[in-house]
Amino acid sequence: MLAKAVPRPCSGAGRHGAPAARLWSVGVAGGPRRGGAGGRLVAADAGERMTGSEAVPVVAVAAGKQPVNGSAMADKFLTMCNTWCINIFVDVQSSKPTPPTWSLMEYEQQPGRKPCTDKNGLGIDKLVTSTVGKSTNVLWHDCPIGQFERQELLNQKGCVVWITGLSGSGKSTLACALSRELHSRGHLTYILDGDNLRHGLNRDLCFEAKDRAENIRRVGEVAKLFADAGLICIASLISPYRSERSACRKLLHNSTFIEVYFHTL
Ligand SMILES: Nc1ncnc2c1ncn2[C@@H]1O[C@H](COP(=O)(O)OS(=O)(=O)O)[C@@H](OP(=O)(O)O)[C@H]1O
Ligand SMILES: Nc1ncnc2c1ncn2[C@@H]1O[C@H](COP(=O)(O)OP(=O)(O)O)[C@@H](O)[C@H]1O
Repeated sequence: MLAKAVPRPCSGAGRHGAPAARLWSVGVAGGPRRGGAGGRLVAADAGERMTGSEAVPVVAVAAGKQPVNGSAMADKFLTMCNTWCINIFVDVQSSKPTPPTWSLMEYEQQPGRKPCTDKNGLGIDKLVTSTVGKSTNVLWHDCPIGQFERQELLNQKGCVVWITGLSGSGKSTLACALSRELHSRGHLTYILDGDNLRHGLNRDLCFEAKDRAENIRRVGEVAKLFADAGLICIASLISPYRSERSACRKLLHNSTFIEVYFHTL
């Protein structure tokens, strides 16, 4: 996965060329490059994420103590699903290579970020709902076999575990460890990995803010379908913007969206 350190060509100006110091100039608590690339910036983002009125399950994954432990994570996750506890913490090893600096580009735009617009000045929310809004024949079809019936069949509760964090922080590794462990305990899971989805469903998207927002929106919708199917859907995306993560959370029933923040130091 460290091949990712080589930036991929992508249209749009100014993503790969900015000096590291500029990347760190916005919203960074500790100054350029202190504590390794990425950690300080993520910490700033975490402050934003974990304050306010988001009384929702958040799993904070702190760095520094032991290797990713899918088994411990699965234990805690299943406990959380049963009791609706709010916070759990899993310590993971931080002795990883530094994440590539280009992965921090998106944070440049985070504080005071303007809403995404298309060339006609439409907000992205209007864009994505416009088809149904104008149509008179797009109707919702229900079926007597619903989420409840599927969950009974699978003997589990459909939900979304949303792993967010910098590129290279260990999201995919954790997603895989959790999936493997839940699978071994008889739970049906499915991983939506940002990298993989950009080979197919999201291959038309780039890394500008509006494309990232659309990427996250699509994955949120797909994750919702998997949860509705009764699966434990593990989404692993950088998903740097709080507003987009919140929008995804709102797609799910209360407490069936569990946010995992991968905090690397
Ligand atoms: N700026 C830029 N340029 C080139 N490549 C990039 C860039 N940002 C991300 N990546 C790579 O894309 C992978 C998937 O990113 P995501 O879809 O999770 O990003 S986002 O949620 O839309 O922000 C992401 O995967 P991970 O490293 O697993 O996070 C990277 O491999
Ligand atoms: N807990 C860990 N300890 C050591 N190395 C790790 C750990 N988690 C992930 N890695 C390694 O770090 C690299 C990036 O991990 P990855 O899961 O691909 O991150 P992401 O999905 O966030 O980009 C990989 O080479 C992976 O093997």
